[in-house]
Amino acid sequence: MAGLRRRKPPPHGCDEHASKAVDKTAKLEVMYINSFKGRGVFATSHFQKGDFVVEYRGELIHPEESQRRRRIYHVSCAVFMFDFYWQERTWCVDAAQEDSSLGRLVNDDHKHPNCKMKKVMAENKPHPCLFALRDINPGEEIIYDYGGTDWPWRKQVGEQATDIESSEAEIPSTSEPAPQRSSIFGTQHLGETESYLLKKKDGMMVSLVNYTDYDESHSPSRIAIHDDSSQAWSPGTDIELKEDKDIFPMLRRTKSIQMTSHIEFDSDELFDPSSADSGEEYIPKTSEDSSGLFNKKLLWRHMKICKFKPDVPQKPGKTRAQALSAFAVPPPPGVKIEFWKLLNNMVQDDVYIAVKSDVCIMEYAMQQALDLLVGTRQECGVPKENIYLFARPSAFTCYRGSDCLRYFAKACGAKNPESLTSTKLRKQTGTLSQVLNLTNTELDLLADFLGHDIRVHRQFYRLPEGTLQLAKISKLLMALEQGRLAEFQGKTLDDISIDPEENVHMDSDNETACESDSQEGQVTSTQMENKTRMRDGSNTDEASQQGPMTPPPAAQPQTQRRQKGQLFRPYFVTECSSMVDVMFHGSTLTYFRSACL
Ligand SMILES: C[S@@+](CC[C@H](N)C(=O)[O-])C[C@H]1O[C@@H](n2cnc3c(N)ncnc32)[C@H](O)[C@@H]1O
Repeated sequence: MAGLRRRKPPPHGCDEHASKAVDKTAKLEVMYINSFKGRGVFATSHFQKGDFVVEYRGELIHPEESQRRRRIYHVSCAVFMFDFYWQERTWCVDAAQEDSSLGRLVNDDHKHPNCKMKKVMAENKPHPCLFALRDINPGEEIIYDYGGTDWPWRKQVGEQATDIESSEAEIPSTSEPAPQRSSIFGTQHLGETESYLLKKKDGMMVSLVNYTDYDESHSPSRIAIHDDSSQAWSPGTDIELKEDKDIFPMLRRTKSIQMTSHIEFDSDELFDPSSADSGEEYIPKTSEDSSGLFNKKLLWRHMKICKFKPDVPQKPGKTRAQALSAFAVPPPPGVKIEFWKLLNNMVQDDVYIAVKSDVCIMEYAMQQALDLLVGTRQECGVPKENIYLFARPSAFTCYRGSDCLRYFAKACGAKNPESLTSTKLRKQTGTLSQVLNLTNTELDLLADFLGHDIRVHRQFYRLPEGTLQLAKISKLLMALEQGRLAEFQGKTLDDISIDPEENVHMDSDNETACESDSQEGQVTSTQMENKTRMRDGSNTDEASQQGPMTPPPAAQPQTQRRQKGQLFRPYFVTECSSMVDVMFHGSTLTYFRSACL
């Protein structure tokens, strides 16, 4: 009969899937594509043109509720809201909630979609479902046209995805060209024709979109929604998004997505998007809220009036009050109350912070010593112009730590006072610190304390890394030789510690491997000589004759032997390690090199 339209029966299987709220998991799978697109849905089996593919499942909500949610949703959630016309009203399927449904994860492609959204009625409710526009092969991504013209990724894909995709492992995707980006959300209509007609409603602007990472020229600032009169239907309550441990971090990296894990619906202080430009309507609960909801321009405008902005000038007297309260507690042990009070009145600068956090440097005895130092300056001939506390007499300079060390090295009657220098002290401390397996932070602190940068510390004052490894291997070999290898079972080299105080129990059989301290000295110098000669090239022939496997001279026959059971201590000393280092890193390498040339 003319004029009568017959409703087509729903395609096979789709009403069943819709009413049971299940997906064709046997024919579809979700895969992560890249940080730009996030996840996508892929066919694992063949779909014929016209086949039902997947339902866009979620919570069906009426327009008012949809509008309310859009106001409070972050854009990352808002993109999961699917608006459509039905019975002359605009409805929305809100799929913001992370569940296992597949429809919500189907991506947009307005140029070469392989699916189309259609409405299927099941149990008297409309269900947006995707149908194949053509045959779809296994491995192809399911894509459909979201509608609208202004989706951000459609433009961004040209600018950014190329980089991302070239740098990331791709999973199979469609051969379709990338869409262009724009920023307005189109509303899709499910009419009686079963097709979604795409329609943009002018002037129905809405919530702010924060594409924080976009530059402003690309930032979409609004999302179009409808303000049709409402018809109550399953209004939403709080939605708790399930954290998908694997996927969410990836999505957070996606420029267009910033996931929020909890969405509140009950806030009375909602931002009215229709008058967004003033920046005054939305009052965030905290300053952090502010930064999450505005694009750059609006955020800047808003921050001018935001009462939570962090740089609110401090009220006069606040600092003073803080200072007083900081010292309201009794002084630490050994600190006089007078001094503690004095600290209260100090200007709160860096000196104050240093003194306060290290009050022990100002103990009473020390204070007395400083008084003495200052009180006797004139008597000692320190010019008035000398600004230093540890001032030198008749000079404008101060005493340096190294000078003091040198002076006292001589004064104390040390055998080799010239060896007691600040540089060597640093080196020794640095070396021992390495042997002690200090953490990096502790090493930093130590370097700081020794007055140099950690890089300088590592480069000049610490034992070369190889030496420590060598010491560990030596320890291991010694244990092997002594039948104690079981002690190291399951350990890595890192697990083996080298203790400078370690006593190594030597059997007489093993003594040949060790020498007395004096012997070590001889060997070291011999080695050094060899090394120098070889560097000079004066003894290259000899070196090459020895061959690569020739043991270094350190293994020459021993003249002095330790008594059985005598303790060899210290097992690991700087000299010994330098010697080992010279042997293995210097001579052996030279042997190898000269043998190869
Ligand atoms: C409904 S979700 C689709 C599932 C999404 N890919 C995910 O992993 O959650 C829509 C979001 O997917 C991304 N998206 C969809 N189509 C895209 C496309 N063609 N290019 C880049 N991103 C796209 C956008 O970030 C968009 O906000």
